[in-house]
Amino acid sequence: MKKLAKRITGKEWGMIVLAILFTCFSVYLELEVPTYISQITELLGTSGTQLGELWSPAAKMIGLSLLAFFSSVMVGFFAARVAASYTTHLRRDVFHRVLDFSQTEIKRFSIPSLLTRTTNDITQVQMLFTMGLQVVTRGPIMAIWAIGKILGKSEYWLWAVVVAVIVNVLMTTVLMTLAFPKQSVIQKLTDKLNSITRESLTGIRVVRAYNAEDYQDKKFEEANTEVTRLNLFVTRLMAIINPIMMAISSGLSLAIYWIGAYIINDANLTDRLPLFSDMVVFMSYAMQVVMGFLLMGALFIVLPRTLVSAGRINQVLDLHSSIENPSQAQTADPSVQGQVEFRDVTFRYSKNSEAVVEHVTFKAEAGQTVAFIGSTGSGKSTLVNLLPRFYDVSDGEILVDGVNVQDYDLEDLRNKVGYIPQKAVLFSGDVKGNLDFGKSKETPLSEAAMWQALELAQSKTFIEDKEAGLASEVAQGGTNFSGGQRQRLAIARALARKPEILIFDDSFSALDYKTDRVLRQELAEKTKSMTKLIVAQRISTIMDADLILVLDQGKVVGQGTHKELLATNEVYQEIAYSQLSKEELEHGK
Ligand SMILES: Nc1ncnc2c1ncn2[C@@H]1O[C@H](COP(=O)(O)OP(=O)(O)OP(=O)(O)O)[C@@H](O)[C@H]1O
Repeated sequence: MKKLAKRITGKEWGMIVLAILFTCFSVYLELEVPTYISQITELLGTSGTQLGELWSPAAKMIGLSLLAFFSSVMVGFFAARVAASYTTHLRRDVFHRVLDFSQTEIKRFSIPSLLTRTTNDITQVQMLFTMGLQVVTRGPIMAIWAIGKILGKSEYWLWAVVVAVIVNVLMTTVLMTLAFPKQSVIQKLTDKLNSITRESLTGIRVVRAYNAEDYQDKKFEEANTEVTRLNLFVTRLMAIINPIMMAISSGLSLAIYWIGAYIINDANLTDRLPLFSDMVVFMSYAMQVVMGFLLMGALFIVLPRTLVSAGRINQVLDLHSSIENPSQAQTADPSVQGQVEFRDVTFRYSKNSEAVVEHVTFKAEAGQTVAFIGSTGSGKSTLVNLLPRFYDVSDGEILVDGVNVQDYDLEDLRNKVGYIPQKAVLFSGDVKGNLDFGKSKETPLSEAAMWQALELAQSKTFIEDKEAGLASEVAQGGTNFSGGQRQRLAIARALARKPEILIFDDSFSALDYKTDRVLRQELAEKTKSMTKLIVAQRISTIMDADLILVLDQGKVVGQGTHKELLATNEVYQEIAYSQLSKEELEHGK
């Protein structure tokens, strides 16, 4: 919580102070009311009192109560403002931090957990703020002030209050101790629940096609039952707070009246009325003391879960991306654009795991095409993902235009690259927004540039056919487009940036053979200056590449042109002959 408190802005501190001042004011007013109760009681007990004499204390009492009500409204107003404002920037900070994370950090938390941390956990902090300022600050202020008022009154009455407070504190401590460990388990299980829901919804078609509803249901049910069980446990614990508090305050009233009855009984006749009045006032103050502790107890309903949430939010905020911007970024010689060199690159996903890319060395001059082929899991995607620094190499170095990628400012490096992932990702909005996506040296894109990119990516016709053209809607994940259309739009998005280097991570496999061929021809003609790194499954896609690297279990087992590899490399021959006939391979396709 301390770390989160440091994020409170000056303006928010101002509002917190105002909320506390209004709380003090309202407590002061409420504690003044019993004085008038006492006056009215004495007046009523005195024979010959006229009704008119009661008006003045009664009017003051009503006035004080109205002012106290107004102060409480102001406290609520400031509490809501602070809570909303604080959580808005906290959520923004968490979101920005998450966006900075590399794949390694995202994997460390998992996506569902990051979602829960950005939503549920922050809402929990917001609740503490609202409740804390409205209720919890009021509790101690009221308790301390009211204790001040009753000190010096009858010792027996005081003891009754002390016992009530001790029982109260003991009960809250026991409940807290029982509830706290369960809260962190509940948050973890909520992550799990989110993860199962997310998995089932994204894979809904597979779930249906395999009649796996019952299987997914069972997985969900197990997690759901566990969360429900723990939530019930905690809620039941919290539910007994109220009746116990009521029992404590009723018991205290009973004790005060009982003690009062003895005190008044033993007193002289003349002292009885003032004593009775004292008892009524003491009773009001004692109730305020108990109420003060009761309000503090309310904190303990929210606090355990909020502490767990705060810890989880801090874990995200404290973690810095393993892919960092260099303190002194370098820039490349502008005369070289698009040169890529891998020097003895080795990569492992975690320190102790096996290398998935081993000792890879190759060089692509500006405008050349380098292709990567190999069986599934041979490390092709991993290799190309190292260039835009989605991960950092474990050994060796990658140079772009003669500068190590780790020495570039990340934005500069990524401006040089047009990346088309294996699974095309489109964002909800419209086609325009997806093409003019992010920042690049071409931003903002003109419509003409967008159409040019679409034409090159063989997507012009299907966008033209849509009534809204560039303004056509794109659903979340691009689900209102076919797989091939999504892939072509993703290619158009990369081309529109006019990058120095294009990375196609198996982007051609979703295309039919004809589109694949036309697209490659167009790219060869119109993007001559761009260096292309192509991960592919089909030999036909990469036959014309200047350099082909054959990968097997992360190692380069062959390197050369199609002709050279076909003549000399066994692994390449195996892949090639499994796909095309000898004639097609020797004369190109
Ligand atoms: N995020 C990850 N964490 C840990 N291991 C991974 C991760 N991604 C991939 N791997 C492992 O790295 C190896 C290489 O995977 P990669 O995706 O690079 O292969 P690929 O040749 O591109 O395969 P495909 O052609 O099927 O896409 C595989 O053994 C895979 O299990």
